[in-house]
Amino acid sequence: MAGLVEQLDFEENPLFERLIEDILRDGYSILDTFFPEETINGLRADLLYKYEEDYFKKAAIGNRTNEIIKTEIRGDFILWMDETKLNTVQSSFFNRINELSDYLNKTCFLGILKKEFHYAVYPAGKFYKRHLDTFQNDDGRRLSVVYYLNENDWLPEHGGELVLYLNDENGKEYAKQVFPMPGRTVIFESQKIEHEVKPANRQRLSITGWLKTRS
Ligand SMILES: O=C(O)CCC(=O)C(=O)O
Ligand SMILES: [Fe+2]
Repeated sequence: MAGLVEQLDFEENPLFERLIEDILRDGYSILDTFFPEETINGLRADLLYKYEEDYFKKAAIGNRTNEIIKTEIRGDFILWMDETKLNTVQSSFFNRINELSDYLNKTCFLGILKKEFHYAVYPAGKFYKRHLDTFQNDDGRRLSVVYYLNENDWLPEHGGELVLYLNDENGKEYAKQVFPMPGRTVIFESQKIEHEVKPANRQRLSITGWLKTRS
C-alpha cells in the first residue's frame, strides 16, 4: 500500500488519525489540544466584544430558513461566522478546520464540501435540551464540532456539561458527560449522536459548527 499514500500526496497526521479512529469506534472524539493554544484568548476576546456590542441573536431551533425561538428547548445566543470576512484569529481557527476537512476527504472520502460555524454564549442557567443536530430536511451535516472558549479558571463544578447519549455493546443507552474545559474540542457524528447542554452557573462560551456534505 506504500504507493497509495504517495498518490494521495499527504503526510500522516497522528492527531487526525486518532480523531478518525475515535469516531469510527465511538462516534465521537474529545481533543484537548486540537486548535493552537494561542487561538483561544483571541477568539474569546472577539466573541465577547461582539456579544457586548449586541451582534448576537437568540438561537432558534429548526434550520436557517425555518427558525423558531423556543427558550424551553435552548437558551443560548449565537452569531454565525462569515468565512468571507475573517479577522486574524478567526482565520487561524478556519485554517485548522480546513486542514481537518481536507484530511478527512483524502483519507476517509467523506466528501465534505461545506461548513458553517457560529459563536455561542449560554448565559448562566441556560441550556439546550436533548437533540440531534440534523433536521428533518437533512441539510448534510456530517460532523458536529464544538470548541470551548471558557475562561481559564473554568472548573467542572461550574457545570455546563455536554451530555452525549451513547449505546454500550449490548445496545443499552448511557450518558457520557463532557465538561466544557477551555481549549477542549469535541467532534461527533451529527446524524447519530443525541446530546444536550446542561446549565452552567456562569456564562459558557463556545464555537459550534458543522462539516457538511452538501447544501
Ligand atoms: O455547546 C455544546 O456543548 C453543544 C452545542 C450544541 O449541541 C448545538 O449547538 O447544537
Ligand atoms: Fe447540538
